[in-house]
Amino acid sequence: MERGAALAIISVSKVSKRYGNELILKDINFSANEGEIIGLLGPNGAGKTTFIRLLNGVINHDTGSISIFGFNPATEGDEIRKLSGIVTESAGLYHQMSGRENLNFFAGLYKVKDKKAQIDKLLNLFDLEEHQHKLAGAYSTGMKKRLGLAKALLHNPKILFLDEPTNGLDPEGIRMVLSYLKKYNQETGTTILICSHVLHQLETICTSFAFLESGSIIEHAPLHKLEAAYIKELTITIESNFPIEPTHTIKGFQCMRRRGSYITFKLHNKEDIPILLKEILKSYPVYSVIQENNNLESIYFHIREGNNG
Ligand SMILES: Nc1ncnc2c1ncn2[C@@H]1O[C@H](COP(=O)(O)OP(=O)(O)OP(=O)(O)O)[C@@H](O)[C@H]1O
Repeated sequence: MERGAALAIISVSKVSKRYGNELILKDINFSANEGEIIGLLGPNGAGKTTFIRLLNGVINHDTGSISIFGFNPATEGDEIRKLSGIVTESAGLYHQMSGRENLNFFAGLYKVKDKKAQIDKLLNLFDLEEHQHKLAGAYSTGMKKRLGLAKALLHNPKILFLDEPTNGLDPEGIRMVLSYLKKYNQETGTTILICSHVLHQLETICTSFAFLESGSIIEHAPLHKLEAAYIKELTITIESNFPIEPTHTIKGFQCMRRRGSYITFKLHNKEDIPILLKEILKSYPVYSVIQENNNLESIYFHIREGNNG
């Protein structure tokens, strides 16, 4: 966990939280720098939502310290909420108001300048113009999610806390929301902490990943560092008519599996890939190459296995 403290805008030190007798978060250390998009990963019940609620000052921690832009969420939650946006499962919308009325109401609460222009922009961005006068209670899950995001962005927050922001969205909705979040982050430098179970969605937008397991953060690093630390062998599948059968080798690389023209090899590291390809390409074309075990999901399971013994 070598993460710089100099620009940290979220700084969490030895934080614990109990519900009754149950210790939900244990001695959490965590930091986030300005402009980062951090994926917070962990199985059901690991404590992700609890962690986000602590950071946002919705509930208080029992021990340790938390600083968000220098504010303590336990005592200065209002200051933090002025600077942050949060999207949770429920999104906190008023179902008896229309989409537009919801945004109008919260924009008033957050004292948003130039309310109308901001609301128009967000309704347009999240493709809700057509539905703006319908009651939010009659929105589909995906529309509620998008309205919740628009609400969270009304006051141009410096930090966004997102708990499963793509739940209930269709593939197009997921792509739209993730690409908008990335764009918003690049344009504004907003720090984003995002919980999700759908690891492949996070892979493309996060700058680092924190793994929460049974109330502890067991790893936090950028993807390339996680790859270097946890992926000790590469599995690649090549599409080619190259004649080789399982257990046979080429240049010392063993063929593990062959399914039609898809041939799978185990390699030691990335540098082996061009060596293998060069050898095959001497006599046969290669139509595709897929590296199978370097994705976030594989890394996630390596980390969990390591932690569970
Ligand atoms: N208000 C509460 N009172 C008592 N226990 C709670 C409360 N909120 C959460 N918990 C417990 O805290 C633990 C962590 O819950 P939390 O919702 O933070 O996990 P999570 O990682 O977000 O899970 P999921 O992925 O299922 O949303 C669970 O055991 C849960 O039952």
